[in-house]
Amino acid sequence: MNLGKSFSTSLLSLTTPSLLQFHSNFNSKFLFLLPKHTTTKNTNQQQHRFRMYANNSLQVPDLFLCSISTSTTSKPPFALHLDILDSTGNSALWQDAGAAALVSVGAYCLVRFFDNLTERNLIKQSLSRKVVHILSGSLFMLSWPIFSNSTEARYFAAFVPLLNCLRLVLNGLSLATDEGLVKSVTREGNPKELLRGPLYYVLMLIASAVLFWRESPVGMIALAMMCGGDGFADIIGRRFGSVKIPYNQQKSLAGSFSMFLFGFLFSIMLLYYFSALGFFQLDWSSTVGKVALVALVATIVESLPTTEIVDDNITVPLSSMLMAFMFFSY
Ligand SMILES: C/C(=C\COP(=O)(O)O)CCC[C@H](C)CCC[C@H](C)CCCC(C)C
Ligand SMILES: Nc1ccn([C@@H]2O[C@H](COP(=O)(O)OP(=O)(O)O)[C@@H](O)[C@H]2O)c(=O)n1
Repeated sequence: MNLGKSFSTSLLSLTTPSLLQFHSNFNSKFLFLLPKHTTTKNTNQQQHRFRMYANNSLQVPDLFLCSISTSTTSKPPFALHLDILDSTGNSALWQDAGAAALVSVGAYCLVRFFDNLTERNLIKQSLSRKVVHILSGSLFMLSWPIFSNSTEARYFAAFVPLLNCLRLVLNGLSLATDEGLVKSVTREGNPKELLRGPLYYVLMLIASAVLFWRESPVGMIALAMMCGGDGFADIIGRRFGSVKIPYNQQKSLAGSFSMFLFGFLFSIMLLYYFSALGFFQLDWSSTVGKVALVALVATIVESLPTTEIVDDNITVPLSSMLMAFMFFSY
């Protein structure tokens, strides 16, 4: 698409005050406008600026900037001017690079912060690990809207867990020594632990960002089960897990209930966050039930005595991904 190309519309149908469906001469591409902001030029003329999303054959939406000037004196009563900024333009590249740098710094600071708390014995190492487990993936997903609408944005986002993957491998193989990292994300302070749970965790972050990104509920539901569900299952289960699961004496009913509850709650909160930002629309009457079913399956999978064979950070997100894909098929 040419940069900076502008054209006037041939047909404009107003469907709702904030949503205009617009049939253009772009081989019947449907364009959706969402209000960005309004500027007033003078008393009888206003300019309404919109972020326009082209939704053509389910491709990643292209970002368009356009303005509608309305007037009470001139004819016709309004004119639509579209300035098309190709979302893969330079501005998107710089935005994504900046966002990836910012999130990388955030990841480093998060681990350093909990290392400091552990160092000063303000928090137990096992709790530090779980809080980092809950916060890392959750904050990573919450950062996704700061990336651009370009098709490459998801790869810039995935660069952050990839960087941490490298960090975990180098330290896990003792090719580098980051005591803070080892202390804040391992159980017993053995660097080799980094090559299991934490490594699988960041690999799942990469897979969800690249395969599903923010246009689909599937990846974020899978990560919500891993971060929120599995994270709180450990914290609650260790503290209140006196009644064990009949088929797995290492885990408890309290832990499994927390797995279900927080996996469900984290998923609903994330789906609301991304749908409220306009990345997808959901039929909430069915979505709540579907998420509950995914959470139930994830809870059953997490409760199984399979940790010695395959880590929860693989089985929980993958089983959730499969179920969510069947229910949401995005
Ligand atoms: C402790 C972690 C996993 C262990 O899980 P489990 O074995 O206890 O079940 C999480 C490891 C996190 C990793 C070192 C850092 C990941 C950062 C993330 C990619 C980006 C976060 C960005 C945000 C803005 C803080
Ligand atoms: N469903 C669960 C999950 C964990 N837990 C408790 O949390 C501890 C760690 O759980 P886990 O082996 O899943 O730990 P990670 O592999 O997630 O680090 C278990 O040894 C239990 O004490 C529980 O009671 N019930």
